[in-house]
Amino acid sequence: MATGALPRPSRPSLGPPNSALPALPVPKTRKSTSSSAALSRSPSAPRSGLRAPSTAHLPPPTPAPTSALPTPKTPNGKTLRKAVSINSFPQPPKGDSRITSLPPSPLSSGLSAGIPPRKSRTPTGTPRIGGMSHGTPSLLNGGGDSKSILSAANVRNSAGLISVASPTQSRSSSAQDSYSTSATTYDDPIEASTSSVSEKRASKGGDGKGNVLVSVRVRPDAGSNDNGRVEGGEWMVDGRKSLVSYRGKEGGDYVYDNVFATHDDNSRVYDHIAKRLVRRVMEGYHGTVFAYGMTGTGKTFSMQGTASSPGVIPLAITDIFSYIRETPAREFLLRVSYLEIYNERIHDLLSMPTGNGTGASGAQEEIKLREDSKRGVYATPLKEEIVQSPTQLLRVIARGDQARRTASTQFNARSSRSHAVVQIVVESRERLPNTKGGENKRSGLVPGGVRVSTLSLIDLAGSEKAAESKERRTEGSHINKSLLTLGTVISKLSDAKDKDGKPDKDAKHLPYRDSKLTRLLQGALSGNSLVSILCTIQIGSAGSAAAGNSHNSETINTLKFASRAKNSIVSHAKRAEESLGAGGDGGARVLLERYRMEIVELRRQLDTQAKKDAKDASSVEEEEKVKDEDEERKREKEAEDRHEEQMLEMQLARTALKERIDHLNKLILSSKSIGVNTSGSYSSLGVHHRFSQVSLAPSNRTSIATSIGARSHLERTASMTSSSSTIGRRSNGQRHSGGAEPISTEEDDSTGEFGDGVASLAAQNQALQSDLADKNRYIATLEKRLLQARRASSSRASVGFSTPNKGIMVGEDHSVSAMMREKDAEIAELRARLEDKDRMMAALRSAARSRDAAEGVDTSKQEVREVRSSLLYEHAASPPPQGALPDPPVLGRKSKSMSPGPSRKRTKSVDEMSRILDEMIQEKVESGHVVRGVRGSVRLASESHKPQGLAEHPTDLETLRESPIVPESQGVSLQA
Ligand SMILES: Nc1ncnc2c1ncn2[C@@H]1O[C@H](COP(=O)(O)OP(=O)(O)OP(=O)(O)O)[C@@H](O)[C@H]1O
Repeated sequence: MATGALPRPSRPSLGPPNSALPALPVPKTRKSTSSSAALSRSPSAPRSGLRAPSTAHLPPPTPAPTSALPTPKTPNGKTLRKAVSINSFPQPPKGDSRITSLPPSPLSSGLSAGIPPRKSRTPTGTPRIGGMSHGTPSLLNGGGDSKSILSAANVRNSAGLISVASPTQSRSSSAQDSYSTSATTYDDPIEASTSSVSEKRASKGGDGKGNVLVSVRVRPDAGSNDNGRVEGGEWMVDGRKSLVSYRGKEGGDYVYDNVFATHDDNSRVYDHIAKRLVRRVMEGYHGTVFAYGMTGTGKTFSMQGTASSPGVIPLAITDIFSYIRETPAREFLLRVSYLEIYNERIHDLLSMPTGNGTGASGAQEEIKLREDSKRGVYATPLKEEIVQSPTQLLRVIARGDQARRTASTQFNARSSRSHAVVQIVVESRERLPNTKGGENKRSGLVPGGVRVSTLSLIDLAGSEKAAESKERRTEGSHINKSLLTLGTVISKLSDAKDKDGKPDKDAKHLPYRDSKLTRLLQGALSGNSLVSILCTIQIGSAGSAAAGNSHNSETINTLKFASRAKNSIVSHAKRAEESLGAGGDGGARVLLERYRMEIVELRRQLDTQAKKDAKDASSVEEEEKVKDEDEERKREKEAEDRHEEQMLEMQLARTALKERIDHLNKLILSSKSIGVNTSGSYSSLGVHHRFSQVSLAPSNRTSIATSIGARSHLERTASMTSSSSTIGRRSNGQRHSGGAEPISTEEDDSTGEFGDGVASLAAQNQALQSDLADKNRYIATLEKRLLQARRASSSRASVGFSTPNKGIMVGEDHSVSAMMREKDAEIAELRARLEDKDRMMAALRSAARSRDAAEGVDTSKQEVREVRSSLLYEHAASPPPQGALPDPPVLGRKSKSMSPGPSRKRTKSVDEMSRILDEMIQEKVESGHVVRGVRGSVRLASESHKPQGLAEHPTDLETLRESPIVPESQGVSLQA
């Protein structure tokens, strides 16, 4: 249900006030002016000047039933309805299960002790003049509220919910011990007045139907007595009887719901006019409290109070938070706005700079009043601040107070020149039980909606008869006009009721729109909210008779206003409905709902995020672990693969090299064997032997380091037997060479390359060349492979440095590199030997030609051919048995078999020839043309001269052969 009568905030300010803590409400400094001084009457002032109440208006001396009260008449002769007794107001809704009858809190005794107990407020026996009610009860008069909270706590306890103790607390942080009561219970002095009150309450329903609560407060300077009776001349105030009597002209008795005498303090006033209403607001009703009265009569004092005596506003704030604290079953959100109506313009006191707000409104956006079906009439745009503590709320209001326009007037040094409206919006909803894990909150499922209620606390500007300054007069005219409109609306309200007493809402004649104030109060005046009106008056001498008459007239007008309000305004306020989601009152304005939804959403997001994070963390951890393991495995596997591959390559390379070396060794060995086993008339063994003596004596590989001639034979033989020695054809070569080679080479050697004459030599030469080419190709292939292997290993080595196995890799690569280098060296050496062989072969060829030229004997050639043929035949056809190694005398043996005579001669000549050759080689070595290797090999002095050397060497030998200075013996020996 919308309040309708009060301004609504535009946009809430979510943060607490940032400004420095303003001072708490302080009483206005009332400087004595001549006029006010005239108004102030010394307590010791004689009362003789006061007129006695008119007996015509005095109540009968004996109490009488209310119904029997005479119908009072107004000063103008109109009949006033009787004011209903406070005791006739209804009880709170019976439907509220929390209401039980419980003993009052002991704390309430403190309050009771401070407040004189009211034995009876029965207005019987006193004729009433004003404020006579038709007796409609009101929630605000109902008792039992003090018990409801206790009972509510009791119910919560029985429901197993959290029990909140009721702390003793000050009702205001600024109370300074001047006022103290229980926040949980309060002793309603009214409630305890008469039994008839309870009876009437019990008969009423649970809504807020009833009259407004109208109270009158008399400013203290009117004088007082101990029993609450104030007598100031024509005036008599009896607080106990809620009676104000005027015995002057147009006098009469005015009875209200509450009449506060001068000695009644703010706390008492609050307790009686607002405390219950505030509680109702917290329960979901809209409530309005406003102070009405002539300037300087104590409206602001009553609403704001002082530091030592807080007024309605701070005490209400204290009770609001007390209620929240003691109601754990619900959750609340409070927002506050503060506006003023000054010269018929609305200003936001929370958006204005502090200090006297005059002239500060220029920068402010104009605030207008709008109306809708749900919210009623509201001001917009208006700043709202969400508050979370009494102190914060008090600061906000104090800030607004500082911005409020005040000025010194004839009757008030700090007169409020505007109507000020504090509006506290209370949002509440049922708090969810602490379900396990808070599923409900997270799912957004809530048992009920948000209830929005509004408490409006209004300090009206004081009516003023006259003003000296133009500005004051302008203000006064606006003030007076709005107050007049208010009075008019209230007056007409009673005429605009339907048969049930409800205000006729369609009554277009109600002049709400005639002033901002009535427009703003439309909802409250039309009965949508609980209303409590405090009318302040000041009675007594006002100095001059004219001033006094004027003052009395104002006071009577105030009393009449109060009476009209009491009779006209009928509240049918209902508890605000709980709205769900964006529906209901305010829709999106319901911050509690919005915040709750936001919280639910954020919590959901948080949960999702947390779960995701946890999942991510675990999965990441898991993934990392798995990844690490995988990578580790992969690395290991790669390293292993690399290692295996490397090992394989190395093995292959090793095998290839070994095979090649074996092959070469075998070949060489074969050559040696040939040299050793060669027999026959012509053999290079002698030469070989001598060469071996010269060049290979220190070598442990004598089989390799055979004589040049033997080598030549070896190569030739190898080329003959395994025409091309490549790895691919190795099997054949091996087959032939495995044990048979020595014999065949031997045979070959024994046969001699020159055995078959020139044609054979050419063929063998070709074969040797071919074999040499094969070998070169093979070596090139090996070199290529080695190069590839080296590159691969070097690249892996570089990779291996970054891997955990880099040590292994590096070690392997080093070993491979070392091996490669070794193999390279061996290959180079082998190549050198091959070259040596070539050279020796060429030398032998040259020597043979020399011999042929020297001897010119065909028989020799024939022998040589025979030997060669025999050698070739044996080599190709029948390898000798294993172990049948030829020995040096083979040649001799073969020579023997052929021809002992020439054989010896040939042997001798061969020896000589060998010797000559040795000498020649030695000469070459000494001359630097030939270099002797460490293993006995002989090569040309410079590698760069190798091609030349190869060409030159035969030439040298040829030169030797053809040299004219060659002695006969040499020629003979060569021939031999
Ligand atoms: N009940 C009271 N007890 C003590 N002092 C009071 C009481 N009521 C009012 N006063 C004093 O009277 C002076 C005027 O009071 P206040 O300003 O509250 O009057 P007002 O009705 O608000 O006037 P205006 O309409 O001009 O603002 C203040 O100094 C205030 O302290």
